[in-house]
Amino acid sequence: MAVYTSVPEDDLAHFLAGYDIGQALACKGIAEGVENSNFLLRTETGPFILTLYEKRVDRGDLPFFLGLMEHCARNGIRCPLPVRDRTGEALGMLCGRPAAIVTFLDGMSGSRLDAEHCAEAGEALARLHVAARDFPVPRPNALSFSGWDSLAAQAGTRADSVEAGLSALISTTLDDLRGTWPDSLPRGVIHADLFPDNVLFLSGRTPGIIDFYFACTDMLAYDLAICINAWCFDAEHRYDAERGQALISAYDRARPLEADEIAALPVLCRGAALRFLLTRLVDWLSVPEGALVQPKDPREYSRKLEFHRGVSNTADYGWSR
Ligand SMILES: Nc1ncnc2c1ncn2[C@@H]1O[C@H](COP(=O)(O)OP(=O)(O)O)[C@@H](O)[C@H]1O
Ligand SMILES: N[C@@H](CCOP(=O)(O)O)C(=O)O
Repeated sequence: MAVYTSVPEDDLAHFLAGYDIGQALACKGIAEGVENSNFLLRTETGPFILTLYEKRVDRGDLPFFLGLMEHCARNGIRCPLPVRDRTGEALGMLCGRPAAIVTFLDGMSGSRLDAEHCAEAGEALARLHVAARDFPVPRPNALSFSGWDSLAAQAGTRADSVEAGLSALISTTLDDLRGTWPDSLPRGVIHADLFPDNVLFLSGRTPGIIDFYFACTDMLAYDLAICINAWCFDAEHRYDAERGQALISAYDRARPLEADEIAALPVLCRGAALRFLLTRLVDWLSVPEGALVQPKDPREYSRKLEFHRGVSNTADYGWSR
């Protein structure tokens, strides 16, 4: 459950009065997700998602996210559409938080992931990169390499209270990446959080993509590395080469990887694992009082990072062209 900000009935009624979607019939907090307060909103005209944006979403970035969703939908991606109010605005304020309503997307997140799910996710990621290629608005990635030192400093040595040796693993990885992090790979709009809970599968339809709230401009192959970490490890956090082969080859068929992207995958996977280790660790160490949220375990990503530290080339992921 992630609800940091509750929405009283009369505040919701006042908010909805500015829209043409009818009156609320139900509004229920949603269990999944950890970043924002999400509600399944049913009105007289159908189901929607109401999101109140919390600490990691800068209000100034919301036009980028909402505009990107509209751009991707126009370019063949099955994703939510922002609902505009009577003044044409997609973004409002509710209970002191920036808030938006988006269309409800049918589909289910894959609970027992297999190679087929991974292939669909790999293709969906590549199609998203191609569809967003001409989105005109840039957005720097605040959670890329340049942002990791400050996240590590926020956790500091408290990291070792979560797992022995974790602060040393973090500082050693940061030192290793400082000299090797790529800076000349193909760039574009990336989703940056395409985890299984953000892909909705529905028979006969392309996978639905939600949660564009980490989207930004960065290396496209870095987004692939984020997916390798999120989709290609089993419940015991062991790498599954069959899933990796399926995901990477499906991506490569839809957007062919360049030679230097292929060569950089191991270092990108280490960086991607560190990024989610750090954000999970900071959240794990600072759950706000009274928040209804189940923070995600950072140790899942220390395992993944340790795996990648032993990878010497991309063939170790089970894929080669
Ligand atoms: N447009 C949508 N259609 C259907 N379900 C959605 C939609 N947006 C969010 N959800 C549901 O809400 C959950 C949390 O949303 P998400 O955007 O992942 O959280 P957060 O805002 O914390 O990043 C998702 O896992 C999904 O189950
Ligand atoms: N996917 C991130 C956490 C953010 O998840 P969201 O669904 O709330 O955007 C992780 O697994 O660490």
